[in-house]
Amino acid sequence: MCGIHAVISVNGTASPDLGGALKQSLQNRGPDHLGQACRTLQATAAGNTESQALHLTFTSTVLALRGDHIAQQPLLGPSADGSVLCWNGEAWRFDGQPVSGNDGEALCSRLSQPHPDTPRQDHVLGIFRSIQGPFAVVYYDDIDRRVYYGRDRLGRRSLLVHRADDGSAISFSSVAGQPVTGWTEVPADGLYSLNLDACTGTLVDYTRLVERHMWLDEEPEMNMVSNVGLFNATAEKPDGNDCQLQAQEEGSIVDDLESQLMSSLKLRVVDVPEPPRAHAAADRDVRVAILFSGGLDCTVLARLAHELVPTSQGLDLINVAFENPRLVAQYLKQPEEARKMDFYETCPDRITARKAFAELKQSCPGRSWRLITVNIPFEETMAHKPTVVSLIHPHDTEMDLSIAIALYFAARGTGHAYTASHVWQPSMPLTTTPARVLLSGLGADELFGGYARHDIAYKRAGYEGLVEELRLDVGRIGQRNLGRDDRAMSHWGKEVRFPFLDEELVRFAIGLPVWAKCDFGIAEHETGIEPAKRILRLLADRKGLPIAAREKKRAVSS
Ligand SMILES: NC(=O)CC[C@H](N)C(=O)O
Repeated sequence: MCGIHAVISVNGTASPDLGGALKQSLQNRGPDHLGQACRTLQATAAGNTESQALHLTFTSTVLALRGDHIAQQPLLGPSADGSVLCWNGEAWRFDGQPVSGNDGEALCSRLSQPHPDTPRQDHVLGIFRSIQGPFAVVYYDDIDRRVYYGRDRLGRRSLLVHRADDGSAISFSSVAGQPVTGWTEVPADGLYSLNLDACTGTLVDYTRLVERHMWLDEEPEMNMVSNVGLFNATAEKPDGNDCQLQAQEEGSIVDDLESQLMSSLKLRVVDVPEPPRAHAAADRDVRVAILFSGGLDCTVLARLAHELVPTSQGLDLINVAFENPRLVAQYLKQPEEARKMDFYETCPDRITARKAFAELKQSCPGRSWRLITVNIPFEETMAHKPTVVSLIHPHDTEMDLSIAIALYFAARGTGHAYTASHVWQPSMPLTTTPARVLLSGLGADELFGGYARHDIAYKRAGYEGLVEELRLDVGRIGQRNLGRDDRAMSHWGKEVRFPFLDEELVRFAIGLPVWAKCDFGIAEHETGIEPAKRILRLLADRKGLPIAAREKKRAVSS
């Protein structure tokens, strides 16, 4: 992940010191390069004779993951144009067409292309709207003297904003800097822009200066969800509630899901470059790792990634378990023969992860898989807590912290590596995954109906209830705290990618009738596969993962 930072200041120097701690945080996110660009301009509001000097400073750190070189940032427009682009993102497609080479450079060159028939602002907005993929961006458009900033429509990358109390400066940053408090998250509900010519006097009246540009350039239709696609709200099953889909029809929906997931994964796992300073210590070529609870979603991702990643590369599966003093006390009360392994091996996710690891190894021979078991003693959690607290700011609840701590240690990727055997062994040496791309199965539960409350909604109000519950869930993905998760994980110079949140895949999933995804009306399916996320389970079954396909979901709700 990259780190981006920008300051617009009315009285600051052109190049304020970033501060050691913030600079370090940004460099943790983007270890491959750090660059800065400054601009000073005279802002003159219409009808106003007085002008105001504005100092703009842009900083980017780069985690280079696209193309065959490190695309240094901030990216600059052609020489006559003083535009500056700070890009923390992966533009997978422009207007539906895959992007080859470095996406940041491709974006920058699009922004600076001539466009004689389109007003400047429409040109810029059109380009940002055409991007499919996660991003946080700050773009200074020198032609129109505007600063654009925002996050993609699903909010997959972090961007915070801070306004100085005296109106002297506005700052943007991937992570909170100095001062440590007072930052707010930029909402992912559109792209924002600031007309610098209106910024005379102070920046106190910031809300008046900012414009929000919607992701869609027309009024959204009623069933539009997350500005991505139309939700299929059909609640009447053509053949009646108790009728199972015809095997042939079901088979072709599973085919479609497979091809959608494969195209999403192809963008995310193929052509991941080797780290620029090739890990001298790394004894194996691993560029992609999977955040691995052993559940259905991440196991399917691992299985399909195997079909795309060259077999010369390994794939790491990262599973985290925490020492919980209360549970450890209970564990120690058990008779000795019940305590053959260590405490971490009793955690439910560890048990499923080992099972799924064994199944993957069997179904994908020829791949070098590693299960990395990450065990975190209580003192270690406590020692890292202040770092995680500051990374997740402005999120600050206990719930935020416990989720973020798990993601933080998973992303660090340091644990015991199991290759040949999936059975626990004592005193294994520690290793760290060299992979800089991490895959997460997030989104599958919302898209395909994996939570217990989806079943409850069906029992309460049939397909109509289920439709409403799923529609709400998908609509909330964009507010699902992905910014917080990004801040916690990127700390280790890693980038998390969400194959289930690919715009095309989301559009496909929400376009299916609910019974094609999770038919709670058919409790007994002929395959013995349960209703929650049935379509994904059927895919797992087809791919040689019968155990993962039938694994029961543990989480009660979200
Ligand atoms: N990780 C990032 O956000 C870097 C930006 C860009 N995709 C690159 O690889 O250069």
